Amino acid sequence: MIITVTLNPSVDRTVDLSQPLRRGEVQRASGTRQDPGGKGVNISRALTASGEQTVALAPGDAADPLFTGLDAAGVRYENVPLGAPLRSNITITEPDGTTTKINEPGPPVDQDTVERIVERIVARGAGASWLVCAGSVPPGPAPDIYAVLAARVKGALGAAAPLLALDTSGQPLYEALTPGLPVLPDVIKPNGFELAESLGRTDGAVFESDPRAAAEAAQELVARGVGAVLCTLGGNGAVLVTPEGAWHAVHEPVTVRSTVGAGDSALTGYLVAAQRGDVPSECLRQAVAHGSAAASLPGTQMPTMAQTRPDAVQVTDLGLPPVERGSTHPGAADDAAASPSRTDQTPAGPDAVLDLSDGTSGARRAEPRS
Ligand SMILES: O=P(O)(O)OC[C@@]1(O)O[C@H](CO)[C@@H](O)[C@@H]1O
Repeated sequence: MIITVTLNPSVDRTVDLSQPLRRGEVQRASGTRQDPGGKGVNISRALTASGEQTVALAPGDAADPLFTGLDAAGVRYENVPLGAPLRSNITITEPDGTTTKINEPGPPVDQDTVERIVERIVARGAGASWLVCAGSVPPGPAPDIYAVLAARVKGALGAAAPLLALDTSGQPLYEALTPGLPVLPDVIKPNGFELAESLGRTDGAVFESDPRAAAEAAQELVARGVGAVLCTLGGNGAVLVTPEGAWHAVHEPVTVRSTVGAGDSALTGYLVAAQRGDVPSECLRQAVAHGSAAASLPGTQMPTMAQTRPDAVQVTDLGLPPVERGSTHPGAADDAAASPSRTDQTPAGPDAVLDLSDGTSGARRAEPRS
């Protein structure tokens, strides 16, 4: 069983244009589709499509189109009523494959709602293999919400706590990777830009085109205590870095219909393979197979296992020396100074309070793909 948490879920509307987008003009769409969205929601959809047990936890009212969409797809979820409609995120696709995505900030999520989500994680967590926290932070929670949430779950469940997968960006990702935290993720899934951001660097474009540079940077996070870094690199495949080694994988070319949700699908592939006990390089193979399969489907559609082609993925050992997980002395690798907006705070412990006083929304930065 894999629990996903999406604090800022969405209804994803995809609008297809048969002509290039002309700003400032009225254009007619050649097609539209609507999918339940938000990163954790997508992961639960992809897990369900692959026959895996999952429950998606998210704020939102039962009648919201997000949940009627999940009902229709047979995806198990638990919603915590919000009293406000969820956001709609818009994707515009052009004939040459250009994708433009506009994400709303989402409705505010208050402390009580987050507390109720934590209660549900704790109630189900002992029987789960993974807890996946994914997506941006809506208005309300402080940017260290994922660090706090992880500490709370670990504090409540101890050794029975599920492994933690984190897929977020900007300040919430940065805060969750602070050296010295009692709980660091067992896997994170940044893209090249987010990997750079998480280290307080600005050279993400280099990582997107240079898998080895991305892997070397990811080793810094493993040395800090992160279990594995699965970094997706768009058309350049993905790298996986663990304490044991680093691998790069690429898929045979596919016709790309929509990259929205491809990263979520990639993390799903990794989790499914990790859960069945695959070695890291095979987990990476399944991740890239899942990501590419999603990219070849329209809208935010998630592939079934049968639609993935692990045989079309070439995996290469990058030959980097092993790194000891958590070998960096807490604080020694703290790039805090490099993050101008980083909040100064003590690491979140098991009794950490869900501080919602900072209304910062951890909106994902402008990104070429998700
Ligand atoms: O605004 P966030 O939370 O960063 O991302 C939300 C989102 O872009 O991510 C998914 C694709 O990964 C979409 O279903 C959804 O619209």
